[in-house]
Formats: sequence, structure tokens, C-alpha cells
Amino acid sequence: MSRFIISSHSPNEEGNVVRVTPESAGWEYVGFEVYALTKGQTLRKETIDQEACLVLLKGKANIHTRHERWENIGLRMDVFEKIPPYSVYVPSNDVYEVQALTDLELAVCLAPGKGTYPARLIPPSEVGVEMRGAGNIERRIHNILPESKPADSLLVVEVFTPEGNWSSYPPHKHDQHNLPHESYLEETYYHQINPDHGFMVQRVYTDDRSIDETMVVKNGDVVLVPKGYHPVSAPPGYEGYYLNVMAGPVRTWKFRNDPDHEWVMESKLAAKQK
Ligand SMILES: O=C[C@H](O)[C@@H](O)[C@H](O)CC(=O)O
Repeated sequence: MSRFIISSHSPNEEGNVVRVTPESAGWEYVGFEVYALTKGQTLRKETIDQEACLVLLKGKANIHTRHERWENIGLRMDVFEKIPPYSVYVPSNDVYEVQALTDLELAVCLAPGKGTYPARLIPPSEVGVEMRGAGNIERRIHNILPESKPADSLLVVEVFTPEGNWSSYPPHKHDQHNLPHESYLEETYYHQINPDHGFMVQRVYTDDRSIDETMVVKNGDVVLVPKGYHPVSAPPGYEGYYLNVMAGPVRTWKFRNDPDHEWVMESKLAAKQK
């Protein structure tokens, strides 16, 4: 098993099925958790020194923070409905309580917080939707918490890769603090697959090939991307979903394509124009 794959497990007593901390990942910024809560179950956490983006992957909930409450939020009952999710942004030094109104799958995206912004609801209407690429590198993007929306560190996005297509392609990286050309962002991929017995292929590799791992990813796996390029491929018959969390010293997404392969994007876009 690759050192970059963290597999989900059955829910523990608080419903947690996977947890990545900066310490467990061996990096500084990104944390990530997924909870599978049954109807009526409650999860309560303090954010302390981290900001959080609570993404309702599927199901409905009441969510309260220290000063705010949102009742009966949630729309999709499966990520592959491909409708943008409800999310809640919670700053550091706050607390959140999630009451599951249905069986609920909740992603908790974490990064260092300074308490700059108040807790807020991010409804589906505020999630930017775009189709990126063309042909067999076209994919659907839901920009849940992009750098155009306020947060201290977090960037959160979800991606749908059609069967037989590639995403995060041409391969790109963001592992150098070299603005304005490139930003240093740690990244997690939380994968789901439809149908769920399928697999995805993800490669993580660096220019010097000091890292070069090609992984078979199962439903519910988290892939850590500490550095390097990180393309994803969906085999025929299997649609891929992943939720990305990114964070680093500066909250901006400036990536560099692998120069060997960046011609592919222009080629596919040109072919689409014909
Ligand atoms: O750096 C961002 C992540 O790799 C993905 O969100 C990627 O950009 C998704 C895509 O372009 O297919």
C-alpha cells in the first residue's frame, strides 16, 4: 500500500471514518476528516486554532456554531447527483455541532485559522460550477471555497471525472513557494467511485522522480499530495469524485503544469473548437 494512501475504516463511536492531521501527514497545514453519522447522531467539535469547512457530502443536518444556527440544510443524497453541496465555514476559536437529520456523510476540511471571518453558510447557489478541459480530459468542477471567497487558509473544491477521462490533467503541481509563479499548497484527495466497487488510478510524481508512485485508489480512500504532479484517471465504466483540500503559507492557487504534457490541454481545446 502506498504511503500516500489513507484508507477509510468503519465508523468509530463518533462516526469518524478517516482522519488526516498535519502530524499524521508529515506536513504543516492541511487536515481532513470524514464522518458517517446515522440519523439522530450528533457531532460536536471545537475548532481551536484551525478553521473548518464542513461539506455535507450527502444527507441533511442542523448545524450550529457559537453564534449561528442553520436548520435542515443539505440537498443531495449521493455525491454523484452532481449538484453542489451545502457547506458551513467555521472559523478558529469557535465550536460546531452537527445534528444528522438523515444518515449523513460529512467532510471536515481543516487548515490553520486566525479567526478573521465569522461562521457562514455556503449554500449550493454560491458554489461556482465549471467544466474544465475538453474531450477525454473534460471534468466538472464545483468551487466550494475558492480563493475568491473569504477564509484564512482553506481552499476546497470537488471534481467529477467522467468514466474513461482524466482529471487534474495535464499534470500540475503547487509545491514551491515562488509567487507569483507558483504557490506551496499541501493537498488531500478524498475519492468516491461510482459504482463503488471500482477503482481510480492516481499518480504522484516529482520532476526529479524522487517521488513517483502510481496508485490504485478505492472508494473512500484519501490520497496525500505533499508535493509533485498528481493526475487522476477514471477507467471505462467508473465515474470518479474527489474532494480536494488545499492550504499553505499563502492562500492562492498558482500551479505549474508538467512542461512535457501541458500541450495536451491546448490540443484538446483546439479539437473541441473544430
Ligand atoms: O490543484 C488542484 C487539484 O489538483 C484539483 O482540484 C484539480 O485542479 C482538478 C482538475 O483540474 O481536474
